[in-house]
Amino acid sequence: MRIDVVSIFPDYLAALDLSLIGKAREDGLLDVAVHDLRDFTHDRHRTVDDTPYGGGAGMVMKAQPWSEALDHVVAQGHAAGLPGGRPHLVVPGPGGTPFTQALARQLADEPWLAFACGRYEGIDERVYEYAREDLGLEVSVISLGDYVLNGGEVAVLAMVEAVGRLIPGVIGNAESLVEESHEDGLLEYPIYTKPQQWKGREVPPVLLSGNHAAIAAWRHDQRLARTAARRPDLLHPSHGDADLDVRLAT
Ligand SMILES: Oc1ccccc1-c1ccno1
Repeated sequence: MRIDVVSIFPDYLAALDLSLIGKAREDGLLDVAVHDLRDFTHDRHRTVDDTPYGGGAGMVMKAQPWSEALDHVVAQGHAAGLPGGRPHLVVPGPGGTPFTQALARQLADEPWLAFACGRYEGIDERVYEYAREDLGLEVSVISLGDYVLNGGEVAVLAMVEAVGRLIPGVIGNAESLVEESHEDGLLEYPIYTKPQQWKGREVPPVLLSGNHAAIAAWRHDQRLARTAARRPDLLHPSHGDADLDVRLAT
């Protein structure tokens, strides 16, 4: 997968050089390019914003730098021989489609994503029109949640990690992806490691029993109870009897 990110704070995305995503880049599983929006300005102050038409507080990101940055992203992709030659443009924003594990899985199936990190009050609406109509890009505004950030960079870091880890080979043990929270609609079960007793607290005996069927049943019950306690909205009849003592859940 190829990922392009355009931002006025490219150093914010330095975290994509680290940990699992950094290793995936070294292994050739991910190709990430970060672009500084200011490199596509032509004035001495490298201006990327201006006042909003119609008045109102704050500043709006100008269309021209964005259009030239997107042109550059697409041209570089063509040069790199990316399949289809067009990225799916993802613009993080508080008014977007909620980002979920299901959406992360959809995005992980795509060959090329481009992320536009908005700042200030946002990006001139004509940039979205230009991307769709002139560049022929699919454009999606996606929200991390119902809260407001100062810009899209934090959201992109979260989205790239959530999507990148789903790419085959990025997570060494693919089995660990199976019973994670939200992967099948339930929250994860409680986990323990050595020592067996810690500050007078014991590991649940079933986990020491070696009875794999009993352990699996206990873990499923714990997932149901936790989901019922913390996220009843996620429960579905297919999940089985969630009418458990939610005191099981912590
Ligand atoms: O609040 C924002 C401002 C800029 C870019 C993204 C966001 C946001 C908020 C929630 N998800 O994305």
